[in-house]
Amino acid sequence: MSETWIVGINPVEGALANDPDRVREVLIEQNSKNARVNEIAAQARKLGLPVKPVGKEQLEKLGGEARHQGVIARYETPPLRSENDLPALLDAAGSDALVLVLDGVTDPHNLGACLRSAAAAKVTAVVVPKDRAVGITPTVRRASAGGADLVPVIAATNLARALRLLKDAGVWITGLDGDTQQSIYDIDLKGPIALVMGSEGDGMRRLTRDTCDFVAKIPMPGNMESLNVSVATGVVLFEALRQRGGAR
Ligand SMILES: C[S@@+](CC[C@H](N)C(=O)[O-])C[C@H]1O[C@@H](n2cnc3c(N)ncnc32)[C@H](O)[C@@H]1O
Repeated sequence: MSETWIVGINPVEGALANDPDRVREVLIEQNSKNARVNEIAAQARKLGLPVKPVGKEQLEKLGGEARHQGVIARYETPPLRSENDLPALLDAAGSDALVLVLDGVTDPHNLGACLRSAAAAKVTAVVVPKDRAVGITPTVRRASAGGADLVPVIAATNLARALRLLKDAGVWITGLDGDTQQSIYDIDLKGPIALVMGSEGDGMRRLTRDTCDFVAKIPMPGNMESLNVSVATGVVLFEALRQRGGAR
């Protein structure tokens, strides 16, 4: 069992709302006048969780680089899933399967923002390579605004193998790359699909790209080289939802 600190008002609120069974205790700033911090404390007590008032310095020390805003929670992190967990998730989703693959997103704010969009789009799973990804750090969790607790995250030991597993399960794979001819708006994104995003610096790796059934761009009329990966993720996920009729 490993534990982490969830830091700040929105992330702690999200954990209490979405995953209260994993919250072990809530620490709040002594004599806090912040109404939301006090609401969180009341909610935690209602759930039967220990609530400890502590000094600001302790919150700063435990919260690390993330801004604590007067509240942090000790949280038992869910076990990391592996590619072996994919078949069951795909079975449950059937033809609605919508998988997001992030081929090595290294910035925790970007990963958090991708998870936030993925949760909003109710994806089946997010697949990240175990060795190249950031991991679900407190900063990622905070940037995800609770999304990290809502989507199954698969840490694949071998991303190419995970992609082959998706293919064998009948999932069509589209890689996203700004430097290609085909537009994402001309690709059929209905049925079981996976959308693959590249890393901030180098984009998709060669092997990943070669495994894709399609490679498509989000057309950009402006003179920019690329979109931020989390922005591109949001655009393409919600284009998929639009094509699929929105509500799944
Ligand atoms: C910041 S971009 C990477 C840019 C990088 N220089 C490259 O060579 O691809 C990160 C990822 O966001 C996605 N992305 C960004 N802009 C895009 C666009 N216009 N069309 C499709 N995907 C895009 C791609 O998946 C890309 O790999």
